Parts: sequence; C-alpha cells; structure tokens
Amino acid sequence: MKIGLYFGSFNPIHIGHLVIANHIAEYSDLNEVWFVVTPHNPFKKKSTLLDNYQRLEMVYRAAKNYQKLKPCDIEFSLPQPNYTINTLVYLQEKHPDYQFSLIMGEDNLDSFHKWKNYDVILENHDIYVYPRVSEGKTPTQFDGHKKIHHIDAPIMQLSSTFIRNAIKQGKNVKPMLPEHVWEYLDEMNFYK
Ligand SMILES: Nc1ncnc2c1ncn2[C@@H]1O[C@H](COP(=O)(O)OP(=O)(O)OP(=O)(O)O)[C@@H](O)[C@H]1O
Ligand SMILES: O=C(O)c1ccc[n+]([C@@H]2O[C@H](COP(=O)([O-])O)[C@@H](O)[C@H]2O)c1
Repeated sequence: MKIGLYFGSFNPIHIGHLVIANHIAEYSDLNEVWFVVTPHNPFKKKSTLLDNYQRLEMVYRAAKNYQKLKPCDIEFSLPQPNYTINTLVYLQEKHPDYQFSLIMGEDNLDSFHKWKNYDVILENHDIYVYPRVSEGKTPTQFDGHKKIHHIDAPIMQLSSTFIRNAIKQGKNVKPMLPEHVWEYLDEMNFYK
C-alpha cells in the first residue's frame, strides 16, 4: 500500500488543499492520501491556531466523501514542535508494510534543505511535488533527484490566512471551503 502524506496546519482546510490531494490520489500511483494535522509546525507561530481536535474535525468533514482521502492525527501524540522526520519514523514502525511518501508544494521544496534530517527523509521516502505560484522558478539542489516526482496538478491561489482574515472582516468565504467545513466553522463561530 502506497500512502502520500500531506502535512499541514489546516487552520482551516480549504478547497486548495482538497483539489491537490484529490488530484494526486487520482493521477499518481498512491493508493491513499492522508491529511496529517500538525499541532505545531516548527517554522510557524502557534498563537493563531485553533485547537488540534477542531482542525482535525474540519479535515474529517472535508475528506469523508472521498474514499482515497483520510484524516490523520498521528502527530497529536508526538513531541512538539513537530519535525516531519520523527513522524515518518514513527509511522513506518507502526505500519511496516506501507510505503510512505511526502506531498509538498514547490515553494516548500525551496526550504526543504532546512528541515531536520532532510537527507534521511529523501533517502527513505519519495516526494511528490505540485506547482505553486512563485516569482520565477529558482533552481534547487533537488532538481532532477530520482526520489522527487513533479505532479502537474492545478494551481490554486488560496490560503488559510486569507480565509481567516476574510471571516474576521465579515466576508462570505463559502465557496473557498468544502461545504461541511463551512457549516461547522459557521456554527462554531470560528475566526470571528
Ligand atoms: N492553495 C494551495 N494550493 C496548494 N497547496 C497549498 C495551498 N495552500 C496551502 N498549501 C499547502 O498545503 C500544506 C498545508 O497548508 P497549511 O495548513 O500551511 O495551509 P495554508 O493555507 O498555507 O495556511 P496558512 O495561510 O495558515 O499558512 C502546505 O504544504 C502548504 O504549502
Ligand atoms: O521537519 C521539519 O524540519 C519541518 C520544517 C518545516 C515544516 N515542516 C512540516 O511541513 C508541513 C507544511 O509546512 P508549511 O510551512 O507549508 O505549513 C508542516 O506540517 C510542518 O510540520 C517540517
């Protein structure tokens, strides 16, 4: 079984995340894509984050009608901030028969050399990279690497930050969120 791990804060999960995950699940050799909800990204401040379980609930609601997409809360019980290498080692021990790959945007590849033990990650796992909008593509040390697979997925110009700010300003953000996520978020008065 081949699993693609799509890590993120998902604060909240939005249509951009869902389109990418579904595209990769449909057009690659991966059997499933797991949304791994990260309690604390080592590169980000924690202050604006909703509770882990509320973000997980939104991911659960977004994925529930997609057979190949699954929520994953594995990082909730691991030390914080969450370094991806630790999660990969833990998951591989728990599921020795599964082959885990990473899914990341082109922009993340630019800073991948700053991740903890990135060379160990690359030695043991494939990475599926999808395009993001950026100001000209900067060459990285990973260009042409045999473990890195570029996926021609649609480019979605959307971010959780934009959505949180829009909600705060009283804007309608309904089309940017999966329907069940919007309903939950609205009912709970999140980000207002
Ligand atoms: N519109 C998008 N299209 C494709 N990938 C995205 C998009 N938005 C975020 N991602 C990627 O999805 C992963 C998880 O995203 P994350 O939860 O950080 O969302 P975000 O929208 O970038 O959030 P924030 O605005 O709060 O930083 C990251 O690897 C991020 O680069
Ligand atoms: O392991 C690391 O050193 C590391 C450094 C930066 C980011 N990550 C992970 O990458 C995921 C996506 O990061 P981001 O910045 O695009 O939200 C996030 O879930 C982090 O846990 C991991």
